[in-house]
Amino acid sequence: MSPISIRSLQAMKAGQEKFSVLTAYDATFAQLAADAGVEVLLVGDSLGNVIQGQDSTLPVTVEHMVYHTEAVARGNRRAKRPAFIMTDLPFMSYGTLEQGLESARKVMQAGAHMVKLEGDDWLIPLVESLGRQGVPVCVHLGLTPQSVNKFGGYRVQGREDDKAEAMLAHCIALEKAGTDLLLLECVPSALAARISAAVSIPVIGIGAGADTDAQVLVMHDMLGLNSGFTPKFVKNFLTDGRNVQQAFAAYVEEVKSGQFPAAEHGFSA
Ligand SMILES: Nc1nc(=O)c2c([nH]1)NC[C@@H]1CN(c3ccc(C(=O)N[C@@H](CCC(=O)O)C(=O)O)cc3)CN21
Ligand SMILES: CC(C)C(=O)C(=O)O
Ligand SMILES: [Mg+2]
Repeated sequence: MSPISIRSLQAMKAGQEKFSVLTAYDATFAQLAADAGVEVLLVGDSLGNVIQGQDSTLPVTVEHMVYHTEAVARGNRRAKRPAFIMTDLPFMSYGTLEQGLESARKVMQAGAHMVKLEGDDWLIPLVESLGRQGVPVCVHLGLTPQSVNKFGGYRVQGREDDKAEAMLAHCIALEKAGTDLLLLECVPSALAARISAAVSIPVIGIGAGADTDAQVLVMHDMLGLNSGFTPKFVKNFLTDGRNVQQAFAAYVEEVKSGQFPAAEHGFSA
């Protein structure tokens, strides 16, 4: 089978077929997830939390992202049907156009197929510039963990009417600027549904309800490996006597069928 491309993901949205995204940080799990049918492997800066033991994603550097992207790309290459690899640009590595282009160059040369940036319409010049250089971009809105200190904690975003309207307008402007994918984290399910219907690019959700075009989870969380606090949007798939491969396959199947996420995994306005 040919590897998943940005065009396959767009075709899935057009055909109303849900796709699944899972974080991966190493070669072994990357290959397993791709072989279970996960379409997109996200080399997330959540590696700060789950790999490094940090309290936030802020200490993660471009060099860390390069190291893990290289490992994921090697494992993905061995998969029967390679997935699409998306890598987070970490905290303060894309504040200027020049910095953003240089950080993107490093992770793309490490094996990413796409970069993900946290922000909103302020990212438009960088999205346009990356597009001209041939770099697909996902913009992550809503609860953007790199802004935890500005938010004063990990809180649902877009609950107030004016904030919801602004998020929708930013998403439409980002699509117009050439953004290839959107990711909404911890936003009310009804707002995520409105945004997904308003744009023609695929929208990935986490804590954003069932009506986005795709779902993402942190791998450790969906294997029940989180220490202590579990966010509301997490579901453990390593249950019912499943092994890790079967847990990945169950996640893919439940996203595809719409069984995951259930109402209890989402937030109301
Ligand atoms: N293991 C792991 N899983 C993640 O999903 C994740 C990370 N790490 N690290 C980076 C960020 C941080 N994330 C978080 C962290 C906490 C909440 C949280 O406290 N959520 C509350 C909602 C609070 C509210 O109602 O406003 C919850 O109950 O889920 C959400 C996302 C998501 N990302
Ligand atoms: C939680 C997802 C969306 C992410 O950005 C990450 O894993 O870093
Ligand atoms: Mg991230």
